[in-house]
Amino acid sequence: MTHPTTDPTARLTDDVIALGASLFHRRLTFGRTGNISVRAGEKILITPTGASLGALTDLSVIDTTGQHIDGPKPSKEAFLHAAVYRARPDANAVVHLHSTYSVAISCLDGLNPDDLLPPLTAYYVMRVGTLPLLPYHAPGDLTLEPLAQQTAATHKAFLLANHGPVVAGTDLAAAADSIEELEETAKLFLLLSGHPTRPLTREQADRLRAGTR
Ligand SMILES: O=C(O)[C@@H](O)C(=O)COP(=O)(O)O
Ligand SMILES: [Zn+2]
Repeated sequence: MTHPTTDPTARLTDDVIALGASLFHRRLTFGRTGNISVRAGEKILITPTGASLGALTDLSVIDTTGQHIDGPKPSKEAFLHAAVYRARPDANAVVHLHSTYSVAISCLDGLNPDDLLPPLTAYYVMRVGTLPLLPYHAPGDLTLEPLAQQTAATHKAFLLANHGPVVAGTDLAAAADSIEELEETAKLFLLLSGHPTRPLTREQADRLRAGTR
């Protein structure tokens, strides 16, 4: 993508708008669901509350405590995004979606809440890793903040029960890659339900995580 401006904030805003449109038009989220943020120096740019990711025009500005600094009223999950940035100095982007298969997994009973999905493919292990479930809280419930921050310190992705995925990345493209991989793996998991399945072994997954193949 080419940018007519060299202003980093304007460039990041363009990137969030483009990513929101791409995710929305591929039905990875719908209606006015989901939110996207990106780190811009000391500040965070985040989608406004009540916005469709398919029709973003401008972004809100918050700080790393989640406080509103500038622009339209931020996403009600601003506190959650801020918690992830505090926990993960390497994270420069956070995406939350209501992608259908991931939401389905977030509603399933009987899965291991410390790691919901088996390592079905190498790409899932590399892009997502382990996937914990955070207990149900209503959207925007600030009491989720400490647990979200604690979980994000050791996991780039987690699932909000009966709600949807939250994924961090080193940049917007990495966060998008990971949340799309999570959605496809959730779909595979449900497609394979009832079929004898052979996920990667623990040794195979550990080698991928260690980068030794
Ligand atoms: O599920 C919700 O209500 C929020 O988590 C959400 O996805 C959209 O909320 P806003 O970002 O405040 O629009
Ligand atoms: Zn949501």
